[in-house]
Amino acid sequence: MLIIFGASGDLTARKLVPALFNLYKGKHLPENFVVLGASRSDMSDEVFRKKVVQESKFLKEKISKEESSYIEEFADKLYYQDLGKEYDTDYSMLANRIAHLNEEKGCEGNYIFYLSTPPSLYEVIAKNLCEAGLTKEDNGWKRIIVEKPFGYSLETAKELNEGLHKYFNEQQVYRIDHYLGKETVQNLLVTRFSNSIFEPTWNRRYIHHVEITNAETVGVEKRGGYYDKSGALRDMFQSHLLQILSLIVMEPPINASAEEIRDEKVKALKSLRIMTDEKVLATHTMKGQYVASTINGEKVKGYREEEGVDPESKTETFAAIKFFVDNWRWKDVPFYVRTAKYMPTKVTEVVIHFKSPAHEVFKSHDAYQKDNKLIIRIQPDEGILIKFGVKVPGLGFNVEQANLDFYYSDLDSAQVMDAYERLLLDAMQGDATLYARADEVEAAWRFVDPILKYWENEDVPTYGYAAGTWGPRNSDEMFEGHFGWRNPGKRLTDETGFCIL
Ligand SMILES: NC(=O)C1=CN([C@@H]2O[C@H](COP(=O)(O)OP(=O)(O)OC[C@H]3O[C@@H](n4cnc5c(N)ncnc54)[C@H](OP(=O)(O)O)[C@@H]3O)[C@@H](O)[C@H]2O)C=CC1
Ligand SMILES: O=C1O[C@H](COP(=O)(O)O)[C@@H](O)[C@H](O)[C@H]1O
Repeated sequence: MLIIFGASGDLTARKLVPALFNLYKGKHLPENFVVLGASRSDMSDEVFRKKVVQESKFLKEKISKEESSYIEEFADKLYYQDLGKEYDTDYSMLANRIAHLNEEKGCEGNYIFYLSTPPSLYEVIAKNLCEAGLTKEDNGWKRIIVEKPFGYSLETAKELNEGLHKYFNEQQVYRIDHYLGKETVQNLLVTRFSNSIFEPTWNRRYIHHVEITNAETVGVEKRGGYYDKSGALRDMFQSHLLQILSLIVMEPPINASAEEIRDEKVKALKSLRIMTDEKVLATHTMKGQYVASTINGEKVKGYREEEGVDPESKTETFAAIKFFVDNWRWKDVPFYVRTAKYMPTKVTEVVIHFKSPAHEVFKSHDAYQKDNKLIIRIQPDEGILIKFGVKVPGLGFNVEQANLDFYYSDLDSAQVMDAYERLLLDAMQGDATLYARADEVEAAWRFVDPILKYWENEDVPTYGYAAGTWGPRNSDEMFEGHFGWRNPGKRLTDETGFCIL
């Protein structure tokens, strides 16, 4: 049984219910599977079913008759229990409802508690579940999934871990990071560790620098209140981007088990050089905020005009960090990571920039373009692109870049599972590989904390950038040499299928 706390909220309707529906449609759920929503709102099972089905994407798209009957069947598996006025209440009513549903449906006592509430409630809910006897594993396994943000700083993340560990052991805690559920993020591990052509060059001898970009084409939308207290560094960098980074940086695990993979990720995160020197922080970090502009003829509000945002806010909607990894493999290789709202294109990608050949025999027209790049495109157009030099046809030996590209969409059987689908299924199967462990989250905060502290300083500039552009104009300045951020265009495909990026 999956018990969702905060079931009246946005995430349940927009992400969790559609993911469960797809798992149901794909026959991944057991026959007697039950979802029990729980929150303070007063709703009957029927009202809850209608609400989530309406708010989820099922009814917004054209649906076939067959699909419509699936939806009805699926909706019958959804139930709702209101908790009364507060989450800090006696959960015996909830326990009775669970027992009743178990009996009625012939379920075993395997429960996942999904906490989709504000994080301030996580410990309270865990405590009440324990007091109601719902965490005992005598009649089946019990797992708890917690949403991000996991903490607000290293200190609060530690407190949260300690709080949860009073009622659940670490093997029962699943900290969700939906980027780990993305197919191409998982493919990072496979690309690195199942191909012998990449590993020999995956180090300081051949790699010049690594760049990670996460760009969104939207602003903070309806989440201004939350975002203004968080900012891009907490919202995206500490979690999703450092998770991606750990997969790039980590050493090969001895096997593919959750613990071995996560041990290596923790080691990778612990090897990030923590920035404490103000001079380093000033040149290696940059924060920006979008200002009003016009995109495709439409006026777009600046961040400070967004609902829920302080009109004098200095919260960053653009964050760019340069840093180093202190270990044998990566010594002196700069890593550049940026994330931002309201950029020209939605794209998340990792770019491995290889060094120039030791001795240049052939000339290239464009110095910046000439070096090999491996681009791991996480979204959209998931795939792997290799840029390599070829001879310009004709006289002489001039070099230009060509693409060797693989796109998931080109696979006949390409069925990319949504991140929440994959992660929910993994939690049901007890596979925590794609969930963040307590020490991973703490190691990520340990790196981010000094940057956040430095950014609280009034003297640190927040650079404005027009919504719809690639961020503050001076953001290339943190790069060494003639490099700068790679600002990819859309995938342009001509009739022959040739791609120009
Ligand atoms: N929405 C999204 O896209 C994403 C959300 N998340 C995380 O998922 C979790 C849920 O997000 P989302 O569904 O958007 O959040 P909502 O604000 O929609 O809240 C979820 C539910 O929690 C209960 N709740 C809200 N505020 C309070 C409060 N102050 N005290 C007690 N209960 C409250 C409400 O239920 P009721 O009043 O009925 O009890 C509400 O329906 C959060 O931790 C969020 O950070 C993470 C990534 C993306
Ligand atoms: O966790 C979050 O992620 C989304 C971006 O997710 P994506 O899967 O669409 O790339 C981001 O918009 C949001 O601010 C953040 O909280």
